[in-house]
Amino acid sequence: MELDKMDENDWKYHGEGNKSLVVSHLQHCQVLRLLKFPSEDSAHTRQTAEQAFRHILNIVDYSKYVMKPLLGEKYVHSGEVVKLPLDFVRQLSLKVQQERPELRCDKVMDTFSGCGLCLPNLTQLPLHHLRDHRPPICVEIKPKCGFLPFSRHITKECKRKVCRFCMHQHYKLANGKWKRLSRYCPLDLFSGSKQRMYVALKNLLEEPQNNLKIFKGGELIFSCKDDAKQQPDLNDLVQHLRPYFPHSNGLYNGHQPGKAVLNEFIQVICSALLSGGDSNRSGESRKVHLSESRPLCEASPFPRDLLRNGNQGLPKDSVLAKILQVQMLDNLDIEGIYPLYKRVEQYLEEFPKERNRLQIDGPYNESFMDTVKNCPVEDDGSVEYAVGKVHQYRVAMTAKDCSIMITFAPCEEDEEHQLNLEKPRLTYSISILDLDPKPYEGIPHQHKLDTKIVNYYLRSTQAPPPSSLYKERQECTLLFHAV
Ligand SMILES: O=P(O)(O)O[C@@H]1[C@@H](OP(=O)(O)O)[C@H](OP(=O)(O)O)[C@H](O)[C@H](OP(=O)(O)O)[C@H]1OP(=O)(O)O
Ligand SMILES: Nc1ncnc2c1ncn2[C@@H]1O[C@H](COP(=O)(O)OP(=O)(O)OP(=O)(O)O)[C@@H](O)[C@H]1O
Repeated sequence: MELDKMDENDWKYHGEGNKSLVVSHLQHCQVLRLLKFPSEDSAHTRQTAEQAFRHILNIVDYSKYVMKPLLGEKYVHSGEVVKLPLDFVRQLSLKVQQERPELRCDKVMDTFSGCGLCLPNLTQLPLHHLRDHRPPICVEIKPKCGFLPFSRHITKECKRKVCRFCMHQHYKLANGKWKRLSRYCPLDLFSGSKQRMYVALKNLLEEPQNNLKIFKGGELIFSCKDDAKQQPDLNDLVQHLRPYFPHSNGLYNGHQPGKAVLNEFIQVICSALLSGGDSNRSGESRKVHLSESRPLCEASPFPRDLLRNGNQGLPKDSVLAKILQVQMLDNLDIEGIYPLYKRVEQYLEEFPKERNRLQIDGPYNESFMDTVKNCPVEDDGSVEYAVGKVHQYRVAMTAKDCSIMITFAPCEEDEEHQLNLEKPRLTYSISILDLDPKPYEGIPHQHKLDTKIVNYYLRSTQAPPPSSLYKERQECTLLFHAV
């Protein structure tokens, strides 16, 4: 990329999340990730160019020295920090504004620092794979937390039975983030059971929210609609996918042929998610089992009578196993972490200069990683133990909020990395993205949010019969429809 010749006309809007906006290059397989900040922030509270540069460098270092060693070299692309001409960034910001979904416009793109992150465009496959006229399909899944907490610090029994995602759905519906409950349950996706994974992926297709996006040739073709009342069009998706699964068009005796296409599509995603496991001498893939956490969420729609085989485990090197193992570094739960956070805070009040030595805000280097890996198991009352657990918790939080991108395209027989499917022959690549550090200061918010989610879930699912509920309902109305 020639930084002095940057032209906004070479780039187009690609997507965004809560913290960053992404543009993709029209010709090259590259994206630029630019930070966003709340639009109401006044000029003097914004980061200086130097702070913004440091911030993005921290993101790259965290990905490179912390998340990559934990998740695996092959899945993580850390990218590089780039200094962009301010004029280019301003023009780009104007250009993409009309493409942005309304629900993300509470934040504005950073047009002041001139710093960005350059990454490979993971919705595409490197050109040498493209010997076919059909462009690559990319499935982006934000799987969220795949286990039930097992910490002895948990005070609400329901947290041991119902997963955070399923509980959070009720809270999100109540405060208007989504219009319909998602039936997706992360524990089904992370189960390693093909049946349960199938159901999880089917439920994602029916209600994608911000957990599923599909791209074709780098263009978004399926996601939640900006108008959350509208459901995404599965028939439209089937039309896009049909050329990739030609033999399924004749299945089901011509009845519901779309169902056969979606069925095959889901199986391809499942195979990719389970791929990458190595083999032991008996030729069987080694599996990761979740011995400590109960493998089933009581709110999952998966039929209980089909659960005979229990938890089958994930192949050791699969992308799901890698993410789950990092998520499970959170073994104390926010209820166990919050008192340790307060211990650190108290210590820093007394010894503010220790903040650097304890690497509270980075740098995210090998020494930070050592603290994460070598944190003592037992609490000896020290600030070192508290910091180690807080670091581990933050790393786990990143893994609970990351996304998986599976990009596949039809291929010739001799190509590497083929999916182990009889038909069709697909070449694929899997990556993990959005591996930013979660701020230390966010812990009190996490603690409050946890309490709100659990309390709201208990109130909405264990409510007494309607006759005795009149007063409480009025309170709910006042709470969620403020005038
Ligand atoms: O707290 P959660 O579980 O709601 O996760 C937040 C996500 O909401 P979700 O539930 O996935 O819709 C949220 O996603 P959306 O903005 O809702 O798409 C962000 O990913 C947020 O991370 P950050 O603060 O931008 O670093 C996420 O916050 P963190 O908790 O990861 O900090
Ligand atoms: N390297 C990449 N290649 C292709 N698309 C990407 C890449 N990185 C990000 N994207 C797209 O941009 C979107 C926003 O990026 P990202 O998830 O990193 O934003 P974020 O603001 O950090 O998210 P969050 O809401 O989780 O904080 C992603 O959902 C994905 O569709």
